[in-house]
Amino acid sequence: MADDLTPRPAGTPAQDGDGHLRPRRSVLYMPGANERALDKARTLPADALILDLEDSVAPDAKAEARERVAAAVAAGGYGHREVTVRVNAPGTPWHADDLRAAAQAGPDAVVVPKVDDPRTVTAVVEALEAAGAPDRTAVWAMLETPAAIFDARRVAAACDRLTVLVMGTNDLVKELHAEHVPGRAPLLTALSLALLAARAEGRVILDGVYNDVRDLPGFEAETLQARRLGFDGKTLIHPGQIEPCNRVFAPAAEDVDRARRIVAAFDQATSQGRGVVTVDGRMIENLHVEEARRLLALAAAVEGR
Ligand SMILES: CC(C)(COP(=O)(O)OP(=O)(O)OC[C@H]1O[C@@H](n2cnc3c(N)ncnc32)[C@H](O)[C@@H]1OP(=O)(O)O)[C@@H](O)C(=O)NCCC(=O)NCCSC(=O)C[C@H](O)C(=O)O
Ligand SMILES: [Mg+2]
Repeated sequence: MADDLTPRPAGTPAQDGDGHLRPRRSVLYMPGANERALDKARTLPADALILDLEDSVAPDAKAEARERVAAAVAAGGYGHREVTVRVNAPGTPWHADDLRAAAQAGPDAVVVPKVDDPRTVTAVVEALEAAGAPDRTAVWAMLETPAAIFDARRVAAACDRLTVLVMGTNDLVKELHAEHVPGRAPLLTALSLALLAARAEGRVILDGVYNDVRDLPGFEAETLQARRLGFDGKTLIHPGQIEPCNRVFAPAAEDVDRARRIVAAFDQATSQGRGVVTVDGRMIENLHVEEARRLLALAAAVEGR
């Protein structure tokens, strides 16, 4: 019940269970049947990878793709990149086999598409545990149906293994009978509800994909919108989208400089018994200092890449 949900303290950053703020600016999908893409991903500057068994793999190629993906995860060589596997949706003929294979391969996370409610998440976690998935394998839930948006907070709170919410904006547009338009007006309610759910439960949240791989100005505009809305990163479909995405989601040098000055000015103010100060003519209170510290932590994590 939503009434049972306990909100996290305001300002708590979405971070992993170990307390680290992990950059997930750029998260690249690749078809699980495409050996070349799976190889190439080992050298691409994406923060995370989604080896896909769902929509990018034809029904006849599902079994082969499952083997390829499991072998790629087992072989490793992806360095700092988080490696995840997107299984086919619950209710499809491939779902159970995909979960078993993923559990044995032990990726950083299993990405579950078409999650409609929290029971879907708990069922996936039970299946993964029964198949021997290591503790380190998290679950990422895709929100891509109207039902998921209405239940987003309960999905986000389903269990501790669930660490990341991923928007499926193509499916959402399809389900809503909407259209892909610049500015994404038809999706803003769903994007905002999902974000509210993620923040209320302290989860990371990733924006959906931009389909036109040749339209980099359009991609960059949508990525900036995602950052301004509050997303932690964006899912991608092409290597050419990685660099602009990393750039947009990394704190800019002038923002890092301002954050440092905010922290220093506030520390000095509090040592003199004051709780408010101005920096560059703007009022700074404790909440702005928390924002500044979060930005500095993200900048340090990005620098660590
Ligand atoms: C979109 C593509 C089909 C475009 O393919 P193509 O025209 O062949 O691309 P390029 O010729 O420009 O490729 C250049 C090189 O880059 C490699 N490449 C391309 N894409 C990827 C990738 N995603 N990961 C790794 N490497 C990639 C090519 O192999 C070329 O390499 P080289 O030969 O060495 O030069 C294609 O980009 C693609 O398949 N993208 C991923 C599609 C996908 O995974 N779709 C499913 C996820 S999106 C989704 O499901 C959304 C969600 O569920 C929702 O509802 O919204
Ligand atoms: Mg989808």
